Amino acid sequence: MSYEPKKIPVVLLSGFLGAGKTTALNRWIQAGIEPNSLIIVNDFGQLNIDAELIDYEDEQIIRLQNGCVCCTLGGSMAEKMAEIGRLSPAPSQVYMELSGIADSAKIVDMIRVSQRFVLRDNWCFVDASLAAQHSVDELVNTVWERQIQSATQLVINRCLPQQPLAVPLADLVEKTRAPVHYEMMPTMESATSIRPAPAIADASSGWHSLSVESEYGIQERVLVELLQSYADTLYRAKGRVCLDAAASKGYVVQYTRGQCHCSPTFQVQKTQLVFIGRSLEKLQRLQQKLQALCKKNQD
Ligand SMILES: Nc1nc2c(ncn2[C@@H]2O[C@H](COP(=O)(O)OP(=O)(O)OP(=O)(O)O)[C@@H](O)[C@H]2O)c(=O)[nH]1
Repeated sequence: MSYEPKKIPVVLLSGFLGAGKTTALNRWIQAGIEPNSLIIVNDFGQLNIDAELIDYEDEQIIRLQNGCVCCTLGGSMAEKMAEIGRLSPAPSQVYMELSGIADSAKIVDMIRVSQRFVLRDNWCFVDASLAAQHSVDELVNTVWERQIQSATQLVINRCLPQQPLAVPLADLVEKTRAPVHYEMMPTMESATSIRPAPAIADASSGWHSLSVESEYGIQERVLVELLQSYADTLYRAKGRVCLDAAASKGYVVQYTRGQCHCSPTFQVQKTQLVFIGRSLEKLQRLQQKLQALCKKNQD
């Protein structure tokens, strides 16, 4: 009689850039997840900032870098899944946070046909405040829609009281068979800086991601101003900025389309920033400016 190992349940966290995947995962971890769970974090770019921002025991997190777009499927993601399938003892559960521009529908399909894994849920997070912008941006819209359509649990956050959802999102919600969970925007949002995000220029080009690493940092106000000045190409920026290495003092920065949040931290040894946008040329200029500012603070 052949022995068939029990399938490993997989919980996916999907949704567009900055939609709230890492925040939710951290909340679940704090509330308590199954012992012997394995966490896979598939971030975009050369630095895996998300893995750094997840509060879980190190040896149980697998970091996949360059997790941009769908390279995740052919390359490192499929290989990692095969490796995880051979682990003994097998993890009790796998939590997989996908990159914000991953085609989650393809990953759902991959798990559904797998002999070793079973999809427990695909939680898709949606920032309602950006729905109108995402739906008119051709490059974003295809990814964003497919992410929502493949959800088995849909979380719509940053909803405004007494304000209906943007029509394209309301249409997707009407068609979904997934349970929908709404989370209101807190009345006093403590963003460091909020500006209406201009339309993304250079709509013809694809996604590009660049990063900056330095022993030195940049003052919060200067960084926020600089990121806001690239709002016509920048979708997302995040990372940690070191202001005082000896005291591990600095701040975490989170930028999503016009909104920038900075919060102090005491666990930062060096500056690591990653950003994703549309125009490679503009992103390279941003990268050079950031590097120059870090260098200036070193002198
Ligand atoms: N108001 C509000 N803000 C949120 C919510 N979820 C996340 N945020 C904020 O949105 C920003 C991005 O959140 P993340 O959890 O890092 O988003 P993400 O989907 O993991 O981002 P990527 O991995 O870069 O795609 C942070 O500043 C969070 O504090 C939410 O439910 N409500």
